[in-house]
Amino acid sequence: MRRSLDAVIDPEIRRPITELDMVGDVSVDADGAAQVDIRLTIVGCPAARTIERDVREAIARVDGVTSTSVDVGVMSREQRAALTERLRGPGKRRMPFTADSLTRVIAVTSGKGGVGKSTVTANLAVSLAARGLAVGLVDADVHGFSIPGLLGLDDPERPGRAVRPTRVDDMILPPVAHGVKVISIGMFVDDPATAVAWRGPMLHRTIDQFLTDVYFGDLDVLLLDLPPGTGDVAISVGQILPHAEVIVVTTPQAAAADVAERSGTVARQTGQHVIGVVENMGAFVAPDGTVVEMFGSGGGADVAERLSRGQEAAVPLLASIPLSVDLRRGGDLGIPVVLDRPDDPAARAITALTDAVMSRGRGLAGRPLGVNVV
Ligand SMILES: Nc1ncnc2c1ncn2[C@@H]1O[C@H](COP(=O)(O)OP(=O)(O)OP(=O)(O)O)[C@@H](O)[C@H]1O
Repeated sequence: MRRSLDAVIDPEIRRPITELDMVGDVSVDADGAAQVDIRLTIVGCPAARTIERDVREAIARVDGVTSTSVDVGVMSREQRAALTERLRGPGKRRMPFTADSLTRVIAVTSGKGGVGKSTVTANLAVSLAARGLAVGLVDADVHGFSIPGLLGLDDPERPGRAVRPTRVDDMILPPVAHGVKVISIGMFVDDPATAVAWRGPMLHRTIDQFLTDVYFGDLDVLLLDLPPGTGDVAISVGQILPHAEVIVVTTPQAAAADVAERSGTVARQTGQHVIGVVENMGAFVAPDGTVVEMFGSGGGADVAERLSRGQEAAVPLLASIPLSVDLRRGGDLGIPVVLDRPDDPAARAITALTDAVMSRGRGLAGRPLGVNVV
């Protein structure tokens, strides 16, 4: 009967509860009455109700069981410590996304604010997750932290504020939205204006903590939504994750090209590898067939061309995403357009971006090759 609980997954940690030592005594009497003891990580664990329901359903499916009683308790401090150690690996806390980890790290940057970087990142994340990849998303945009809203992670009890993540001792469990594990500065500050005033060292510590103390588990891809420009966060991310790949988002406007190019150049100076440019807010076709180039044209190709200069391999324009009411609306509703309206031209462009990102595989820049020279 215990084996039947292998199918019950902790919705936050995303592992079977049997692997997490959450299952205590399990018994069934001669009349088929089953009794299961469950130990949750913390009191008031938000996943409690889901776990209890899934346990009942799993036990009810076992042959011969006529009724189920579930006793829900909480782990002892020692049990919790053992769990966090097991999840993170033995030894002291460390940043798991090192150059030799199997996770692809992709930072999304832009020159100017408001070009749709967060919208592109959120849609790319859910699109990658929809392909079956394990995806994490770190919202490091201190000035905007719009990712929770874009993915529907608003706290129902605090309108306009992001949900708070569960903490198990010093381990933080990222909330999951549309299959993506998400962490954002917006989940930790009460007043959205607070973080904007943080100085460099504080921001550096926060990014470092996100990458070390947040339990993402094994990820295929970790996306980072950086603040626009070349400020402290971009430099900290460059120092902490010098092997990251970088996508530069820009608009078609020629005037935006200089600053967009600079953010790509700064990323490169820290050793990161610019894998391509995304042009957002491109021309759209009005209902009468007129093509409207609200922000001009050519900016994406221009930035790609500039970033290619002096490089061995050209930096490609990965996608051109048109202006789209559905894309904007999906962001406002917290349901990314790639899931809600996959046929929208902007959603199709993001699907093409997803293909391009996946087909590039992982760059070797900054990685140990594991080759021994004798
Ligand atoms: N292709 C698009 N069509 C229509 N609206 C868009 C498009 N891309 C983004 N937007 C809208 O533009 C606004 C800014 O987008 P977003 O917050 O993603 O930009 P950003 O570059 O991350 O900004 P910042 O870095 O300053 O926080 C949002 O209201 C978003 O819905």
